[in-house]
Amino acid sequence: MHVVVNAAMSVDGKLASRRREQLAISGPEDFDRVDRVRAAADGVMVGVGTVLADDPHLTLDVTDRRVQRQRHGRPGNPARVVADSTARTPLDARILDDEATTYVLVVESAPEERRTALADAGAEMVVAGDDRVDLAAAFDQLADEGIERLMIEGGGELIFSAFDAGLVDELSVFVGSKIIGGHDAPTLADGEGFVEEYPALTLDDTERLDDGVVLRYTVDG
Ligand SMILES: NC(=O)c1ccc[n+]([C@@H]2O[C@H](COP(=O)([O-])OP(=O)(O)OC[C@H]3O[C@@H](n4cnc5c(N)ncnc54)[C@H](O)[C@@H]3O)[C@@H](O)[C@H]2O)c1
Ligand SMILES: Nc1nc(=O)c(N)c(NC[C@H](O)[C@H](O)[C@H](O)COP(=O)(O)O)[nH]1
Repeated sequence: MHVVVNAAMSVDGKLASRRREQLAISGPEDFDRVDRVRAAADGVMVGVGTVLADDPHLTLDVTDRRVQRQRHGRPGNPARVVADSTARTPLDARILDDEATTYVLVVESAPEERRTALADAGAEMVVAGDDRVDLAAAFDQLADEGIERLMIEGGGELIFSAFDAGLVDELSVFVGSKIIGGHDAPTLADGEGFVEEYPALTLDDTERLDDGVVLRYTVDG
């Protein structure tokens, strides 16, 4: 499985304000680019923190001929994937609508009634891990379902975890020209943080878009 992390951050590395409300950092050009990254993916993934904060659709305008071309004939939307250890995804979440297949990744100990309710709401349940979703094991199961190229949109906890598990192949990040600040605001990589060994990146490309710049990296090793 090829994993691409894509996000938008302020100059000081924040994904949103400390209020964790949905905050448009990307401009129209970058949102178009994000749709192209999504269109090229078989799955688009977020953590449940993002579902709770943003209630994202994680879908594309599949009637758009450009999107259809970028889907290379693959029908409909990419699958949606949520890392959600204890099945906290709200049953009225937009990612549970019928626009695309949605995989909810939970742990063994997730409450059975919540798992059942999500399955009844149309989610495909994937069980991997004990206290936290075992991303490597979950990704193997997703690969068995035909997901060969996975886009991770965030948030900071999930992005750190994917790097920590050595699962990220590419990173593209839009840096918007604003300062958000706040030690409680989510950043591009949250979680425990690296203290001795740090994932090394190779800068492949930079591109001016909207009021900022897109940085594209290959993850080394
Ligand atoms: N600017 C952007 O590009 C962008 C993109 C996505 C989200 N966001 C913002 O990020 C914030 C949400 O980020 P966040 O870090 O709070 O939450 P998140 O979306 O990273 O979800 C984290 C949660 O996912 C669950 N999870 C299950 N298995 C996990 C694993 N192996 N590793 C990590 N998490 C796992 C846990 O419950 C964890 O609390 C929101 O404010 C949202 O608006 C911004
Ligand atoms: N690329 C990007 N730029 C931003 O400025 C921003 N705030 C997000 N945030 C990502 C998060 O997942 C959003 O909630 C979805 O991008 C919502 O978009 P959809 O409803 O899926 O169309 N992503």
